Amino acid sequence: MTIVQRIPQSLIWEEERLRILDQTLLPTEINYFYATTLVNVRDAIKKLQVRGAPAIGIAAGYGLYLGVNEIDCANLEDFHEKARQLADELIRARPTAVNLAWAIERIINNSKLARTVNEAKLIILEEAIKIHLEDESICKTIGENALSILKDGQKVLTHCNAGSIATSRYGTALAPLHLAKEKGWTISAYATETRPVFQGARLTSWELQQNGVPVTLLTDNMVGYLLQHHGIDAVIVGADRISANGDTANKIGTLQLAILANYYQVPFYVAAPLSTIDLSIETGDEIVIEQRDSREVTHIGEIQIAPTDINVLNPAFDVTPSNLITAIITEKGIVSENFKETFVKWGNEN
Ligand SMILES: CSC[C@@H](O)[C@@H](O)C(=O)COP(=O)(O)O
Repeated sequence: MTIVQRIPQSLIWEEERLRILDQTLLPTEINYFYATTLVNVRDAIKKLQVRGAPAIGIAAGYGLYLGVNEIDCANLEDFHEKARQLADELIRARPTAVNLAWAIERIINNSKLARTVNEAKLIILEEAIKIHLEDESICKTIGENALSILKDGQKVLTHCNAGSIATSRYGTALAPLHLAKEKGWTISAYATETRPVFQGARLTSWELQQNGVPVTLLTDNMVGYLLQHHGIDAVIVGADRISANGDTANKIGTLQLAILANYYQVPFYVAAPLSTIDLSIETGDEIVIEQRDSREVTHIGEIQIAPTDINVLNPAFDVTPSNLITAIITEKGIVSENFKETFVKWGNEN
């Protein structure tokens, strides 16, 4: 059985509604719900029911269609103005992952080619479906490229969940692990639990286990010990936004992994599609970091683990400077220096 059967898809477009796998309930419940409006999709993105940079871009595309489909006007200019407002509402749902804005802008730009409102609505849906379908082959290629620098029998550390359920399929950082399994290789994964909302414990360890990839779970503060004692061959993480110079925003805690990997001379790889590269910003200093509700830190589910009214810091992402990154693995290839030059070249080839 391949990955196609083993891991449920996180997003399924069914005619006029989006079926979403509720990632907040995993791994104990595999539960889908239907989003039939833009607000349903926006809220699902905010609540992390759908999460992971490529997946929120895909979901937002369908969300935009659900929103514009309700616009009742025949004038194309008025339609575009209203569509823009809806697009901005979706983009505001989560500010750090650029795939959201990237998908929305791509769809909006294409809709400008329409001659009628109905045609514009159709283009918006078609482009959303195209982005969804393209993502699967992009992720597969990222996985193949990543696998070309790994070997059978190696041990890989990952953080958060940059897997199949965070994308159309395969994932980015987890794609080589899934593909290694299909090839009959044994690459063992180590997954950090990823506080505060446990994407590693709840999602990555579950997703890899579903596909029969050997996986060991550890808490975030065990990474130093792991790298010191367990002969880890590589660290692979995903990304939410990569600036022109290669600085990479990813799930909070990625930076400390990169610093530790650097100290222990373990290669530190970022796996991401070109849609995660934001050439409009030069460095990671310009990346807006989403700050989330303090309850994610003070509570685990319904259980309060900290004093009432305690001051809390809850940035959802941090930025790893490119000098700590051994290479960035994309669908176009692998780059380890002169990031901007290569990103621009790849962008022009697309
Ligand atoms: C292929 S997913 C890449 C990133 O989006 C992932 O590593 C990550 O940081 C996800 O954060 P999340 O807050 O769970 O959406």
